[in-house]
Amino acid sequence: MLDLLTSHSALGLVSAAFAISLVLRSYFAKPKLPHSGKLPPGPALLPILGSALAVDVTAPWLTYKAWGNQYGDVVYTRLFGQDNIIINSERVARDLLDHRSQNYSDRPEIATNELFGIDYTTAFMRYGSRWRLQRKILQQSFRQAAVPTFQPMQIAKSHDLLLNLLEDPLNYQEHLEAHSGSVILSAVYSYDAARRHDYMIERGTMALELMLKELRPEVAAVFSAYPFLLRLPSWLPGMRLKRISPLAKELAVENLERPFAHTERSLAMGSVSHCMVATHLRELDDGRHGDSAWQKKAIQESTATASGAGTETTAAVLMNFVLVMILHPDVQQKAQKLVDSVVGQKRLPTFHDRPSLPYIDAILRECLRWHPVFPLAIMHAAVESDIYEGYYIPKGATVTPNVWAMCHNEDKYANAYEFNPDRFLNPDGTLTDDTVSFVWGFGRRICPGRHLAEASIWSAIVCMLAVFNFSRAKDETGKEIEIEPRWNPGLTVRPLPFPCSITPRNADMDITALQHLIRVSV
Ligand code: HEM
Repeated sequence: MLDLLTSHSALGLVSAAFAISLVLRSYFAKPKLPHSGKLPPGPALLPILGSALAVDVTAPWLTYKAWGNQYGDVVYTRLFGQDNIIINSERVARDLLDHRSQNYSDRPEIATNELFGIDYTTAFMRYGSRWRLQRKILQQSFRQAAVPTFQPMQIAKSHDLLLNLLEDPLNYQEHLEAHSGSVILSAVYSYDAARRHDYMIERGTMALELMLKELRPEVAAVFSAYPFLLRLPSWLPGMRLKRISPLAKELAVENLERPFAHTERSLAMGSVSHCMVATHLRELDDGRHGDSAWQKKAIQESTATASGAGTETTAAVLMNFVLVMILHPDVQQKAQKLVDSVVGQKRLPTFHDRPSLPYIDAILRECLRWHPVFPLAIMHAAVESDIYEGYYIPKGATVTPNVWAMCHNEDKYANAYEFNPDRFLNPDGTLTDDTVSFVWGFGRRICPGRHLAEASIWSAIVCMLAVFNFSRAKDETGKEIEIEPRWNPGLTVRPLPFPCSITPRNADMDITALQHLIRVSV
């Protein structure tokens, strides 16, 4: 970005002022160490940039893991003048983010969130009363005891997924997204999305794609460290973010207001099923809450966050699932055999079958671990300075749990880069106690949607295994097309689309037969 700015001679003055201010900011922002304190070890720091040049921006978790091997579980870096603590082990993450959560539940200020109109989002909000209220609303709706209410809906949406895959297998990615989007829109807003090409899902997906593509962590880091850059005119090279921000804002407002208005209308007409918004709006009507405008705003903001947070993430895990079923036909066949032995072929699986199918849960856990959707979770931040194992952690430092490193810890997961669901099974075939809980984050910020997400993924994969075979696509000569798996970089990570063949296991299965199977299964 800097070189783009400085390459234009007319901008010489701006560039010079910019460079001087960077140096001054970088110098004065250095943490002041207490007398006996020392920072955790870390890579050598350049002026201004800190360690930025050493980081692989397409997969920073790999750089951080390599630093972990060299410097230890706690690494100190400075990126554009911001103190950053990287945690490379589950032990340290639990010590700091779980056991000292009162100090590590903040988020860093991200200047670009306001620009994109997403500063209302619970996930990026600073630790304080506004976040606390939103978090309470989310917890109440999606705590473990509350999510079984959503199971019939989740099964119905998995059946829709089967119909979509049978009708149009080539667009499997779109159908997985539609599945994730429709579950969350139903759970949050009681909105029954069209099976395909739903307007609300498409607008939500567009907003998320724009955010994930444009607000990449390294871009957000530069603008957050130097927020005055956001005051530069949008026509300047390097200011693309400003040029697209009106569209991003429009989508953010739409996602906040449109589905919420749908539930309000349905409530008024008395035609609403169980959902997060309806539950909380009804409580509001009881008059039990003091400032109802503040409460209503919190409901609207937390529900819009849930709807955004729940779509891309579960779809990404399902993409991982389809990919590994193709790469590991042995796992697929074993799972199908087990499903057949428990469920038979005259109906589809339901949640009642779950306790009898531990291998499906083992596959689910391995999909979450093998390629975690949030390889760096979401950054936490330190409210106050702290001392940990003799190291000084400055107030305001961002704290990044390297979930990728925890998932690929060879001491815990032998041959960690291999996909192997058996690692989650005891010798007697029951599930181990390891639920890979760190993929959901830590402490007071742990993902509040985890129970809902797990159930959505479980029902989708067990239904897909019951009906379909996943295999390599063939070219026009009938030769199998090799897959070179690649994942998109960013805050969340998912496999890029790959050629794939999805065919019914039963050659007689057509839409009529599948619709019949669905009818007899509910
Ligand atoms: C496979 C699916 C999902 C994964 C892997 C996932 C993972 C995560 C992670 C790692 C975090 C950050 C935790 C931290 O800061 O320590 C998070 C936050 C969050 N997730 Fe999820 N999530 C998923 C699905 C969902 C769903 C379905 C919902 C909605 C019901 C949801 C709602 C949220 C919210 C609201 C936050 C912000 C919490 C806060 O900052 O207090 N997530 N999630």
